[in-house]
Amino acid sequence: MTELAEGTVISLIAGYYDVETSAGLVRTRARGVFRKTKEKPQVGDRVKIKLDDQGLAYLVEIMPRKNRIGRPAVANVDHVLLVISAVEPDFSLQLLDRFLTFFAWQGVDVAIYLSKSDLVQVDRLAEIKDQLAYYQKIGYPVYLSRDVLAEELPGAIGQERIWTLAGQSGAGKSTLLNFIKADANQATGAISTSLNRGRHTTRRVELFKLGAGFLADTPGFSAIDLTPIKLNELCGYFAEFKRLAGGCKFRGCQHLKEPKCAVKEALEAGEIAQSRYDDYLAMRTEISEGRIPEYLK
Ligand SMILES: Nc1nc2c(ncn2[C@@H]2O[C@H](COP(=O)(O)OP(=O)(O)OP(=O)(O)O)[C@@H](O)[C@H]2O)c(=O)[nH]1
Ligand SMILES: [Zn+2]
Repeated sequence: MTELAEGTVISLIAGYYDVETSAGLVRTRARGVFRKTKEKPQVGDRVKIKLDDQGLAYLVEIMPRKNRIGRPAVANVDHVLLVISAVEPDFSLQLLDRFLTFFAWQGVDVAIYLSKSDLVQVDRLAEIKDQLAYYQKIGYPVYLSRDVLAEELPGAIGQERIWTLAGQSGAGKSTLLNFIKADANQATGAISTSLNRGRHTTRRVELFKLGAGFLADTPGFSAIDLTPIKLNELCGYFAEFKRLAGGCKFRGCQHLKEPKCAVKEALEAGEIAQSRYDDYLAMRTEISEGRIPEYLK
């Protein structure tokens, strides 16, 4: 066998692994070695493939994974596009903070998209926009328009980077994907036709090419479990707390009742949103009690 290429697994179909390489899309089978090691290639995996004498392609090696998120899982996620709805389900800062904390813990960057803004009253929308402006200020890109998002997203996805959608069920992930896909399909038209892909009836994870990288469809994120996070590390996942923590008197300050705490000072000065601080405290309780609160189940 001769070495052929490296690539990214973009979908799994009936025992075949479709691998996107610089030379195009290759349909491969995993070689027996994986059966022995019980290691299964997953969507998002960077892999090596080889071609045998008959021209059949085999997936022979999986490169180390950066992470695995969602269910079904996507490997090597670089960035999450978090879809949060203005209504149906109701906009919730608590939920937003949970998602952001979870992904910060996973080491994945997040951009936020507000869906269903067309379904709320102007004053409610203004209120939500105001709240989202805070998140923009602390470093999360916020998209309020899907047109702007569809235009900017391809340019934001770096070489072979993997973005994935996330958000509550019903938030509008598939709707957004289909909207963006309509554009993306122009770039990937040749490949789509060669594989004869239509609408999928089964729900599974698949990457599609967007910009210089990939966007993954909707892995489920039902109840986010924050309990594996170390209690004293939680504050490090709140971007604005982390930035201020250097100004706290004590190293390892948890921003609770410690004297000369820069985070509490910023909270009192109104620079940190009270809702963020309250959510931080609620998550601390959740982690120390080791269970997801009843109302979130
Ligand atoms: N008016 C309006 N309706 C929307 C918008 N986004 C999504 N919807 C509707 O909301 C419903 C749920 O949207 P989906 O895209 O299926 O939501 P999802 O996040 O993919 O949900 P799951 O597949 O359960 O995870 C559908 O009926 C969509 O038509 C929006 O921006 N405006
Ligand atoms: Zn502090």
